[in-house]
Parts: sequence; structure tokens; C-alpha cells
Amino acid sequence: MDSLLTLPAANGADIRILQITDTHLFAGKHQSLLGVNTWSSFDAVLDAIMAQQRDYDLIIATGDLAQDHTVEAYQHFVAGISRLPKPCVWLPGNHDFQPAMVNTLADAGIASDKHVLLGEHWQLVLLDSQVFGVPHGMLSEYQLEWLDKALRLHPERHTLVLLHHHPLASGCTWLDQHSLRNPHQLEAVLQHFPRARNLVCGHIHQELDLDWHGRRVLASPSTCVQFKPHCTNFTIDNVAPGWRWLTLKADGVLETEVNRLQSDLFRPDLDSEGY
Ligand SMILES: Nc1ncnc2c1ncn2[C@@H]1O[C@@H]2COP(=O)(O)O[C@H]2[C@H]1O
Ligand SMILES: [Fe+2]
Repeated sequence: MDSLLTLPAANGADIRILQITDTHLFAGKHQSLLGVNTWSSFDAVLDAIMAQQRDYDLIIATGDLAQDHTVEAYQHFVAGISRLPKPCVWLPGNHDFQPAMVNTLADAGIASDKHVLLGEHWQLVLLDSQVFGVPHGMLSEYQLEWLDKALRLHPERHTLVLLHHHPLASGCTWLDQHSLRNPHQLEAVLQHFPRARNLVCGHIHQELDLDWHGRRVLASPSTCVQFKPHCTNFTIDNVAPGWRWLTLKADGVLETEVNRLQSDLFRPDLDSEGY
């Protein structure tokens, strides 16, 4: 089992987390995805987060950190995220290339732990739902067994489960063909753990807050291009890059808010038909 990271709550009992997702960085800092320079938009998001001067304990990076499989793209992620003076944990998305990702992030001292104990009352578990080479997700038997084992260690803790792929229909037909293919198996594990009530994902580049079998599933904007909610076919949204704040309260309540860049510097090419 992956090692266990333990972080104290810096501010009383509440835990505050910053989610960054789907940075889609390239080897070249000049390169763009659907008309958005992904390094510049990530950098602008980091500037805006720093300007907020909020206190927080941990950063979670929920996949698709690189678009082009290169070590250089992960080095750019490291250079950016290192501007924020907090620990970061991460999981892979469908576009990630784990041989480059694992080593580059580890070499930079970014924790590879997938089970994090947060203060006295909470824990995070980070899952790998990548099926290499395809956009949809699947949790392997290994991942499901590991999740079960991790949750059995601390069933009394309130739990946030993180994975890249959304486990339920998002309302975008074209994205729902790329969802997690075995959500029933995830549900079968989670049903034994009533305190595992909250899930956070990336992948769908939009803000969502949905009920899934009595659990809460949050999806979050990308730091680059956004997809328009409730569309049948591929549709880019003309809203700014964003990030999510989460506050985990001692009694198990989760409070959250999405923030976006105020500038309109990162407008995508709305006529693009995919990538
Ligand atoms: N036009 C399209 N139709 C369907 N899927 C697409 C299209 N363009 C891109 N995709 C895939 O949809 C995925 C959604 O988010 P990702 O960034 O993981 O990667 C995207 C691509 O793999
Ligand atoms: Fe993705």
C-alpha cells in the first residue's frame, strides 16, 4: 500500500484545501490548447490565488497536468505549483504519462502519497482511474481493493475521495462517453463506509455539484479551457479558467466555492471541434 501522509490542521479543526485541475501543460510554454496558452493561464491562476492571501493546508492536483507526455510539461507544473508554499498531492488523468509524471514530481519533492490523514477528523484517498491511451476511466481491481483497505484503516474519519473521472452522468453527452466506466464497483466499496460521503473529480472542465447515491460529487473548472454544461456535442464555454476551495469541518460538513480569473485574457477558440 502506498505510504500514508499525515498533515496537522494549521487552523484549529478545519482543513482548507485548494484544488487545481486539468492544467494541460506542454513542453513549450508558448503552446496552446483550443486557443488558450495553458502555461500562461496556469500562471495567471497561480497569481490570482496568491493575491487572495487565503490560508490553506494542502493543494490537490486532480489530473491531466500535462497534455503532451513530456518531462518538460511536468517540470513546468512543478515550477508553477512550487510558487504556492503548501504541500501538494496529485493523481493522474487520462492525458497524463505516468513514467514522466511520477519521477518528475517526486524529484521535485512533491508527495506521491495517495492516502492523507488531515488533522484529527478527515482523510483523503486519491485514486488512479486512468486507462492508458483512452479518454474514459476505470478503477482496476487493485485500486478498488486498495481503497477498501485504506478506508478500513480509519473508518471513523470523514473521507474525501479524489479521482480524475466523473462517476456519474454530467449532463454533457459527449463527455459522458468518457466517464468512469465502473462506478457501480466504486459504489460497492463506498457503501461500507458511511463517512465517505464526498468525491472530487476533474476531467470535465466545468463546475458541478451533484448527488450520487447520497454522496456529493464535485467537479471543477480547468486552469485552461472550459466545457459548456449540458451539451450533446463538444462545446467550449466562454468562461474564465478557475480553481476550487474546500473547507472540511470537524463535524464532517464540507463547504466549497469555485473562483475564476477576473480577466478575459484567456478566451478559447470557440470554433474548435475537439483535440
Ligand atoms: N470533439 C470531441 N468529441 C468527443 N470527445 C472529445 C472531442 N475532443 C476531445 N475529446 C476528448 O474528450 C476529453 C475530455 O477531456 P480531456 O481533457 O480528458 O480530453 C478530451 C479528449 O480526449
Ligand atoms: Fe481528462
